[in-house]
Amino acid sequence: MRDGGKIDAAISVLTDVLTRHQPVKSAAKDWGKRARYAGSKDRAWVSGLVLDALRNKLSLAHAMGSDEPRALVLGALTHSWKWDIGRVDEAFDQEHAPSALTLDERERLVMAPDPVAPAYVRGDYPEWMSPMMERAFGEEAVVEAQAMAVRAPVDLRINTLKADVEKAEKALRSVHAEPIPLLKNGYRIPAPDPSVRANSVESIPAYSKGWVEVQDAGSQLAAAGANAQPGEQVLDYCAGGGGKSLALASTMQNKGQIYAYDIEGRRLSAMIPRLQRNGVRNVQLRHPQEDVGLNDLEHNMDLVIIDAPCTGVGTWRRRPDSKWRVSDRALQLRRGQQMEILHKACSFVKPGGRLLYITCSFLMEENEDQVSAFLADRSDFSQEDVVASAIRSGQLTEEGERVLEACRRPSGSVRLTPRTAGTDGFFMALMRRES
Ligand SMILES: C[S@@+](CC[C@H](N)C(=O)[O-])C[C@H]1O[C@@H](n2cnc3c(N)ncnc32)[C@H](O)[C@@H]1O
Repeated sequence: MRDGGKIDAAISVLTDVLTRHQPVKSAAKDWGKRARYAGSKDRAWVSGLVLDALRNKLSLAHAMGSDEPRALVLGALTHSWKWDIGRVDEAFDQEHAPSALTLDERERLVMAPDPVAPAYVRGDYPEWMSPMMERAFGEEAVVEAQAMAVRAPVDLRINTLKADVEKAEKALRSVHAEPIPLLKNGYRIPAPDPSVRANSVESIPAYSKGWVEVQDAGSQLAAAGANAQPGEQVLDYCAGGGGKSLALASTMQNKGQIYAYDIEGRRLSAMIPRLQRNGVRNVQLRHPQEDVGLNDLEHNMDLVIIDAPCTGVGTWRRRPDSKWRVSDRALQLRRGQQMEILHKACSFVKPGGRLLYITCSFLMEENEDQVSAFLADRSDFSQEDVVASAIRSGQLTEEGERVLEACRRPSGSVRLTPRTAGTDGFFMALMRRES
């Protein structure tokens, strides 16, 4: 496809995302079914442009004087993709392209960003979240949010059950992966440019052989915070697709037992091929529909991990469409679930055992507030320094230790953000049950 047709397609996909509240993935898939002539490269190009328009939706709308999909796509081409007007004109002249640029569009495309636009516009976050952004980040709300409005790299974790750094490093050259400065077993493929065809990591042998797993560095650091030891009894209470279970199995060297539980059994089923590919032998799935339940684990676990359901605002770099769907209602619903889960899951921790609470959110309402409220109810638990625990795991580089220290919150928990750690937004708090 030529650029003009792809730009027209991006406007149509973005219209579906904004008017029908469809995720980009499904709107792009629907378009792909209609446009059988589009190849995989065209589809990546179109989705990439839509995602970039959504990352900066408010600042682009402000610059263009319109929040129509056409204006946002035009703004993304010039502001994010750095196209000059000549290139836009050339594309708009082609068959199947949108109608030619208006005089007003032409003028707006070359205007500098407005430095006195409201903070939520400069930071591209929903206006209703302004008080929470200010509470979390104070005067740094705009710069923190701006770092969440850029494309994310693809982070990889070397699965030490099957490969070491040297072996994986060679196998990852074809995807131009580089070490993540924070983690001894982390590799990173720079953020893909949607206008350039790149090999997907899933297509390389090292992935199908289970030498590497795709996992954001923040998620890897959260798993390190658990400092799970070989031989321990661990409950992954919100195991979902198994990202944390897989990481823990690797550090536990397949020794001991991980019980992976999730309220949605079908999510656990998706973990089975991943466990096989990774050569993991110490994870036992506990489906919620099965009679056995979790009763036998009561007061027996060395470690319980709660990777809690949350608003997912920490993943805005990867899923910018979700940024505009999150609502106060959803936040309150998640808060209720988090508190219920904390109270249920803590009963599995044995005296002297650990409870690790994780979210992929930077909101204090889902993080510090929840931990404080839980500790106020449960005097048999006390908070520990999760940075020290992560350092003891031996998985961090010196740079990783330094960054985690800098991200430590006053209570001993950690908040990671794209700006402070170069990861997705994550929160982790470690608690211990009295002996
Ligand atoms: C953030 S995701 C987990 C991601 C997963 N740990 C990983 O690393 O890939 C949160 C999970 O919590 C599960 N969940 C929600 N409510 C729950 C509950 N009451 N009890 C157990 N799991 C729950 C969801 O089904 C979802 O899979």
